[in-house]
Amino acid sequence: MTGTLKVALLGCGTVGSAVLRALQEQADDLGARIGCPVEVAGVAVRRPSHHPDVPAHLLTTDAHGLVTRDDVDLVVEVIGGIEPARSLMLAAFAAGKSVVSANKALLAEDGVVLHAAAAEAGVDLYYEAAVAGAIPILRPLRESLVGDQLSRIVGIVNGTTNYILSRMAETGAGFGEALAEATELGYAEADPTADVDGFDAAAKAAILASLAFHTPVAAADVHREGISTVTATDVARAAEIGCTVKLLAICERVPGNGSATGDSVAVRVHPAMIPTSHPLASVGGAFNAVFVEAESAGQLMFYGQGAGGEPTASAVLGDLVAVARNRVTGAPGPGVTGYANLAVRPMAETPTRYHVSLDVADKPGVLASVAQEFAQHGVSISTVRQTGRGDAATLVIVTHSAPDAALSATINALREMPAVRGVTSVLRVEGLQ
Ligand SMILES: NC(=O)c1ccc[n+]([C@@H]2O[C@H](COP(=O)([O-])OP(=O)(O)OC[C@H]3O[C@@H](n4cnc5c(N)ncnc54)[C@H](O)[C@@H]3O)[C@@H](O)[C@H]2O)c1
Ligand SMILES: N[C@@H](CCO)C(=O)O
Ligand code: NA
Repeated sequence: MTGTLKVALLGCGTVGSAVLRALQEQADDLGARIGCPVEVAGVAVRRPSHHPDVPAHLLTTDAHGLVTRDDVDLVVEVIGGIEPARSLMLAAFAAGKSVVSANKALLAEDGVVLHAAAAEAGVDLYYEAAVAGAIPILRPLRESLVGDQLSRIVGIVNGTTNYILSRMAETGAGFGEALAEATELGYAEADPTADVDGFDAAAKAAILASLAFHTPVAAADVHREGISTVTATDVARAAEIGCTVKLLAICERVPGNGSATGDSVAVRVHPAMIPTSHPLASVGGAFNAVFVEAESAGQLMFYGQGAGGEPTASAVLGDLVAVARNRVTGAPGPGVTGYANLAVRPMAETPTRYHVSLDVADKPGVLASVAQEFAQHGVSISTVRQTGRGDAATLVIVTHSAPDAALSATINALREMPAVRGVTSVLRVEGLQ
């Protein structure tokens, strides 16, 4: 290091431009907190003409050349996606530079390789912005809670889908209208299907589970369902039973109870009804929240802004200062271990609860035949409610917990029953007594 810490910024979009602004406007404060002056060495972009606000001498289209430049100490990757972000990070590590990233897609796909490369080079890889934006959750998992045994994490970790579901519930806005607003506000990914179809939340769930359970979990290990199938009927049915619909990321450690296979982890992302009294129910708009259950700490709730340029830049800058301090003291921060190496349990075996609405013929024996179908699949019913009469009769059923495969097989069987005119709403339920 030359005495001034030099930062290479890769990408200057929603997050990158907010990071650059803060680095320029708060350079003195950041330098004082780090213990040496900090400055931007260069900004890699695709099209320099699209960045008239960035000093021209900083702009380059040669990201690889910037990352490997001798005078660069630290790399901030906010390009997103898998390539070229992965190659650029690996090049940074090989050149002995620490990396701060916001890239959950890449960390969830290749976290093991990237961490190994950083460890081998003796440098840091921090990515607090990758999960739940501004909310400090990864460093608490890596450091503050590393002495505890974590059992469960339930989070609202995607701002775009939470914004859409909140708008649908509060204003009756249509799905497309709410998505357009979320994109305009800078919450959505470059390809918003990553948000809507749950890929973004699944990547974040994989990162959370990996850190919480000291086990490598990749995005492909996460059961994933998005919100594109959530209808106005689902939202209305949820309200009828005092619930709201949220896209949840759920990471659980499943006790092996002495079995030969031992403990395992189950990681899933799907929409679910939760009671309005649940702490996560009041998380509205693009806000995120992560609810952590640990053996000694008990229940912890982390809440704040999960998306948007400025809040995400806060997490990037926090990592930048932490990594820079390590650079000044000459020792990397704590690494990440996957020593527990627990198996990932398939969704089919994971216990869940369903809320089901059926349009049925209002005739003697129909309720009994529907109940029989649940019983045949080993699914116990918690409550049944009938609304309407005659052709307009609807049965609303909430089950007890059962393996997810048994519940989905029951739904398939119900769809085939002559007495069932239509299965109008199926959603999992979490947190209901
Ligand atoms: N926007 C958010 O709220 C948010 C929150 C948390 C994390 N993130 C993550 O931060 C990262 C950036 O997100 P964003 O919202 O700023 O995206 P963005 O699309 O606004 O910005 C990415 C920028 O990188 C540029 N880019 C692409 N390829 C490049 C290359 N080879 N060299 C140089 N520049 C290149 C693009 O032109 C674009 O300007 C992503 O990993 C995203 O998942 C975003
Ligand atoms: N697209 C993401 C950005 C934050 O990671 C979201 O909506 O939550
Ligand atoms: Na965060």
